[in-house]
Amino acid sequence: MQKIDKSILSEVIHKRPDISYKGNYGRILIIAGSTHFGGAALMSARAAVNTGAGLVTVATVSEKFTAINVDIPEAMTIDYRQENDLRDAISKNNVIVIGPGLGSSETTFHLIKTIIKNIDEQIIIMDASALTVVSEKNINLKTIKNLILTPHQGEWQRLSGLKIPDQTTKNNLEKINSLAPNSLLIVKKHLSEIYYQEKIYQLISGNPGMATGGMGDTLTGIIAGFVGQFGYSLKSVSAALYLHSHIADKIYQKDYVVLPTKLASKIPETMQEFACSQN
Ligand SMILES: NC(=O)C1=CN([C@@H]2O[C@H](COP(=O)(O)OP(=O)(O)OC[C@H]3O[C@@H](n4cnc5c(N)ncnc54)[C@H](O)[C@@H]3O)[C@@H](O)[C@H]2O)[C@@H](O)CC1
Ligand SMILES: Nc1ncnc2c1ncn2[C@@H]1O[C@H](COP(=O)(O)OP(=O)(O)O)[C@@H](O)[C@H]1O
Ligand SMILES: [Mg+2]
Repeated sequence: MQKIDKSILSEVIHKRPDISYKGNYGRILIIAGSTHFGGAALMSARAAVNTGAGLVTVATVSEKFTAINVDIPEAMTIDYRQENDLRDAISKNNVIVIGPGLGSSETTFHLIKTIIKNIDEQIIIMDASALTVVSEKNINLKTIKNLILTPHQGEWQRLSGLKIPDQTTKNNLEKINSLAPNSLLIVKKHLSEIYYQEKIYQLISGNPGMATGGMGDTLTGIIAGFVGQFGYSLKSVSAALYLHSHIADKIYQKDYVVLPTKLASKIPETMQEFACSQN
């Protein structure tokens, strides 16, 4: 099992070329949030914007538009219950996050089916409620070409059928190869693991200050920003996961709890530090 260390950040994060514009840095659609979980959509979107994603659209319930526009004016909004707007957004974006704060409802089931039916080469990041509904409804993930799954151990238990003590690297690899071969799986926990084809990488950073609501929602936005700018690969996703816990470890030196909003606010300066260290 290979360990992910700091060197991954300068390997993946590039200095931006002078001749470039927002269209070069990823178009991200975040399908997230519901009446009771508005914060999840906000935290995912804030992280994607701060990671440098060129254009970010949040598909959510319309009563959350004002909160999003005030807190993240960089992001656009659509209502995921408007079928035509959603299909249009799916075709225009190259990275799609689905799940944070959606709740496990028939609406979430419908949203997943709409995505599976309408995507082509888009990178799909499935998290939280989307994973719960995939497990409940036994949805086939094999047709998604570029898939990233980000369950915590409880969500992975539902998806894989493996109880937490049985989530060994061997069992996890076998399960992901039968559920969605070629997808990239992150099992989130203390010292998270990434599975991709036959490879297994492990994070050696992170801390219990991260055990707070919204920390995983923030990770989805960071991963989206990374794959949108640096491509779909094990390296890009490893770098995103490392950046998340690297910033968290710095905050934890002084703060008892690592607030997801504070973590997100430190993304641009931390990325610039590693982009500049290339020369
Ligand atoms: N501010 C917000 O809007 C927030 C919304 N959230 C949303 O709330 C919904 C439910 O997500 P939850 O994850 O809370 O609930 P879930 O019910 O999906 O998962 C929690 C269950 O998994 C178990 N578990 C085992 N190992 C775990 C691990 N390593 N980490 C976490 N749980 C573990 C827990 O004991 C519990 O039974 C999701 O849509 C999520 O995105 C949360 O992200 C919290 C913040
Ligand atoms: N004790 C811990 N040590 C290291 N990382 C942790 C710890 N607790 C939580 N995390 C990290 O925080 C994130 C929590 O994700 P998740 O449970 O999906 O949060 P939420 O759904 O509330 O946003 C994961 O990246 C996980 O690895
Ligand atoms: Mg989560």
